[in-house]
Amino acid sequence: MLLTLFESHTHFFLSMFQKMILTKIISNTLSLHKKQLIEWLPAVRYFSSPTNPLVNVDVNDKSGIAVVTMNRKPVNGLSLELFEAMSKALDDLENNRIRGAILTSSCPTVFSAGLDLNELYQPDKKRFKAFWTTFQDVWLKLYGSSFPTAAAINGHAPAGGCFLAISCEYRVMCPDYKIGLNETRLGIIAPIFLRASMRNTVSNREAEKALTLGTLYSTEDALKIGLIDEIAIYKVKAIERCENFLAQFNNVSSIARSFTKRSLRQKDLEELENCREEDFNIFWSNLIEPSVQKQIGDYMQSLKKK
Ligand SMILES: CCCCCC/C=C\CC(=O)SCCNC(=O)CCNC(=O)[C@H](O)C(C)(C)COP(=O)(O)OP(=O)(O)OC[C@H]1O[C@@H](n2cnc3c(N)ncnc32)[C@H](O)[C@@H]1OP(=O)(O)O
Repeated sequence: MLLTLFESHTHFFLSMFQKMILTKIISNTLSLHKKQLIEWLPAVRYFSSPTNPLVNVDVNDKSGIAVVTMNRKPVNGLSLELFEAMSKALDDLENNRIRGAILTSSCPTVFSAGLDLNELYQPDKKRFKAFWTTFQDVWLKLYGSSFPTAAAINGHAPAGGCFLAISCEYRVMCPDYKIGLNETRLGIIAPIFLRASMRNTVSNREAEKALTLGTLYSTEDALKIGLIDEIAIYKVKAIERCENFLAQFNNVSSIARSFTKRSLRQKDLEELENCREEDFNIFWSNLIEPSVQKQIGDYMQSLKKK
């Protein structure tokens, strides 16, 4: 017991001491502001996240990798509450400087069915505004995270489900599922940030085809166009492959990696930052069009009749 206490305290103070020295050396060398620099220092402390029934965060103390599991049955429909839980989890991960995060689902055959259609059908403006703003927040935090990210896609990932996966840096998917951005098939226009993530994943030509046709790809076809990076036979293997991807960064300077990622994604992030209100207004006016509402209502009925 005493030995354990001694070890944990020694580790804590050593980490603090190492971090102070490191901060001093690098800030002197790069003339960076100390607070700015702390953001880029390698992670030294990990946490266990408080339990949230909608999003479970499990951090491996040894590897420093967090597995973030969406848990909203039956299909991880992205509701305001699920987005809020994800937004909070992403803040916690950022503040605790984990080494990487893997996004996955607790539903056996669905990664996420995309936006909860109940949020889109006959919406209340005030709630929809909160919903849309949190949706934007989640994208800004996930796409712009300082830590590396991967998605273990253990089931179908249509629309918003695909959006979550392509906001990550790497994707491993299980066979015999569907993934894609099928918004146009529902009569809705994919928002600016969703288009940006797609262009960042597949070629511009494939993105244009995929978005305008609203194609849902099989796992095998998704691999062919580069929408996913690997296929893994089942969820545990998919998580393992994601861990392997993230482990590659153990040999890369975390400062260099984060800055490089940020600089490559900066333009897309700023594009949304600069037009968040306008983005909301565009989607609100599209959404409340009677023809769009009818299409969404009919679509919900067709899902229920299955
Ligand atoms: C204009 C503003 C908006 C622009 C924003 C653009 C960005 C994103 C748009 C979206 O994400 S819209 C959502 C699009 N999602 C889909 O098209 C997927 C629909 N669902 C499916 O295709 C299937 O459910 C599935 C994911 C392939 C799973 O199939 P499975 O057979 O396993 O399950 P089901 O029986 O179909 O469903 C179970 C249960 O869940 C309900 N449900 C399914 N998807 C949704 C959803 N997205 N939102 C709410 N509810 C959903 C489905 O109706 C079933 O309900 P019950 O019959 O059990 O009551």
